[in-house]
Parts: sequence; structure tokens; C-alpha cells
Amino acid sequence: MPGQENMTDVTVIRGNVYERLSHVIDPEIGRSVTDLGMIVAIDVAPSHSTEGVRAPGRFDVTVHVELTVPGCPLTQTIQDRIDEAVASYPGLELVPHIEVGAMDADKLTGLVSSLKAERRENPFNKPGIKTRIFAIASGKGGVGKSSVSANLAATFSALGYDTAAIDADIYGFSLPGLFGVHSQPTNLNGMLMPVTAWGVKLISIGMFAGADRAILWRGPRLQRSLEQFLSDVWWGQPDVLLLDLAPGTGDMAISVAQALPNAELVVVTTPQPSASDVAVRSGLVALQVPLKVRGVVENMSYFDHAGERLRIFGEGGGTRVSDRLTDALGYDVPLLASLPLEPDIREVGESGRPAVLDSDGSLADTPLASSFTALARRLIG
Ligand SMILES: Nc1ncnc2c1ncn2[C@@H]1O[C@H](COP(=O)(O)OP(=O)(O)OP(=O)(O)O)[C@@H](O)[C@H]1O
Repeated sequence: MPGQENMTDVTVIRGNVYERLSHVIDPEIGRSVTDLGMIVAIDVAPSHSTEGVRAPGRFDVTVHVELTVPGCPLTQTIQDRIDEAVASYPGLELVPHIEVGAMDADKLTGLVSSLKAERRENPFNKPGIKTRIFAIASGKGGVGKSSVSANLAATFSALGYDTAAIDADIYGFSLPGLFGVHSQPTNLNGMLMPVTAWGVKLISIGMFAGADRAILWRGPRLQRSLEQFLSDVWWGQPDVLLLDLAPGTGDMAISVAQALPNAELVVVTTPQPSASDVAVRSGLVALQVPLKVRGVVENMSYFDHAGERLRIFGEGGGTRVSDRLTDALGYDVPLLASLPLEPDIREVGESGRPAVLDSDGSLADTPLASSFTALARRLIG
């Protein structure tokens, strides 16, 4: 029967295209566009030339997409991914056309409540979860904890890990600045989508202004904020979650231990003894709460100048913290890295790019990036 063959082609192609779209991931929610109900129809029609002649092996494929938030900043990314999935169909030439609409209120409510229901189980608390959680702590401020968190997160992401970071330093938040984030998280019917910058999914109180900040920050106490970041934000299942904790030795670690029992504490210190004493105290919270201290990072350890390694802030702080925590906790708390004093950390960091990255987002070919890569590999290994 004439046309029968085309009908079969069309049906098969439609099924295969749907299957291919099931691998297209919504960059905010981290789920496939088919799982999220975003693909509402796929029309496949044989292509014809302008003279009306059938073009053999070529089909027009129209994908009808419903977005969760119309005009959301990632619309183009989603469209590009769908385009790519259709156009790379093997063996045939498929010409993608994308019709973009928005989910109606009922569908969106349904989607958000199913995501919320799933998330109520605390994605980071289930046995066997794949996410490694590192809480970056320091006893006192100014030792570079936020710079280490930002550059470490950027390194993990550049190495190919799906990476998220929470700026848990409520009063002294600095991650939005260090990542050059000026946008607000998308609010999807009460569920917040983290902002992605330099490949890292980020959330910080600093991303919210005025009334929004007050809404997010419902709880009266500092430690409530972490629970809210975990419960109000859609995280998916990243490979790595970093927490930039507020400086100090107390409350925050307790709420981390409660909300994220798998979290591993990383203590940042500088080489001088005055900093290392208080850094030891920030690690000793692990005596009171069930939290593993993964190790110590000594920041601003040395400055390489004209072939000479200068120890501007003295030396031994990192080793001292490592030794004392190992003694007190009864297990090995290694010195994981000694990071250089590198003016780029501040200069490039202040421009909104973690200094370990080149402007194209790849890892820079610098001693600093090598140090962070070694640290990231050691943490995850
Ligand atoms: N390795 C480094 N080399 C050069 N400058 C650094 C380095 N690490 C951090 N800095 C700079 O030191 C200053 C303090 O760093 P940062 O804000 O990361 O510290 P912090 O411990 O998070 O402080 P706070 O908790 O007070 O925010 C910043 O200006 C930062 O750019």
C-alpha cells in the first residue's frame, strides 16, 4: 500500500526520538525531560523539497515541549539539547523543530508535589547515596575557607563531577561573589532551583534580596538555615556537595551532623600557630557529634618567588592540626593539601571566577589548579 512504509517509519522514528529524549536532562532539576512530562507531542513528517518532491531519508520532527517556568534562563539550553538529540539520530536526516509552551498550573503543581514528596526523604540521608558531602570549616575567619570551598567546587565540576555547593555562612556569605552570580534562584511553586555558575549548582542567602530573603530564612536560629537550604531547594543527586560553613567551632557543625550524617568535615587553617589552635577546636566538635573529620587543608602555606619557596606565614600549622586531631579523635586525620599563597585567588576571585579555572571554564594549567586537583582527587578517592 502506498504510504504504508512511511507510516511505519514515522511511528518507529517517533518512538526512537522519544527514547532519545529520555536522555535529555533538564539542567535545573537534573531529570530527563520525558520523566518531567515536558514532552507533550512529537510529530514526524517526511520532508519535501520546496518543489514538493519527497526528500529520501529526511524527516521533519516537531517536538512540543512544555517548560516548568516560561522564559526561564535555561530554556535555550534545554532546546539545544533536544535539538541535538533529534539531529544526531543515526542513519536518517531528522530536521528538528521545537514548539515551546508552558505547563499549566495543575500540571506544575503535580510535578512539584511529586518532586517534593520524593525529596522529603532527604536526598543526602539515604543509605548508599552516591553524593559525597564535604563540610569546609575553619576556626577563625579570613583563613581562606570560602576561597578554598569555591575553588574546590569549581575543580570538582571541571573534573566532571556533578557538583553542588551550599553557602552556609549566613552572615558572611561570599560564594555568590566568588562565582559571579547576580541572578536569583528560580522559584518553582515554592521549590527553589539552585543557580548554576561555572558548572556548580549553588545556593546562598546572598542570592535573595529583601522579602525573599526573609521568607527563605524563616527560622530564628542560624542552624535552621541549613535545614532550609536542604529542604527548600531541589538538589537532585549530585556527586559532590560542598558546604562552606560559617567560621567558628559550634552550632553549625551540630546541625550539619544532624541533617547530613554522611558529611565529612574538612578543616582549613593557615600555617601560623595562632590559627591552628582554633582550627583544632573546630575539628574537636567531632567528639560531641557523629561527624567524621576527613582531614586538614593548610592554606597560604608558601609563596613561590623567583625559584624560591617563601614561608611568609611561618610553617607547621597544618601538620600540627592534623597531629592533634588524630590524637584526640583516635583515627587518622591527614594533612590533605598545602595550598600556595596565590594573588590570583583574590584578584580573579573578585572578578567572579574561581582562580583554578580559565575563562572558558576548563581547569587552568597552573600550580594552583594542580594543587586543587590533587586535593579533589584525594578527597574523593
Ligand atoms: N591561597 C590564597 N592566596 C592568596 N589569597 C588568598 C588565598 N586564600 C584566600 N585568600 C584571600 O584571603 C582573603 C580571605 O579569604 P576568604 O574570604 O576565602 O576567607 P574565609 O576564611 O572564608 O573568611 P570569612 O570566613 O571571614 O569569610 C580573601 O581576600 C581571599 O581572596
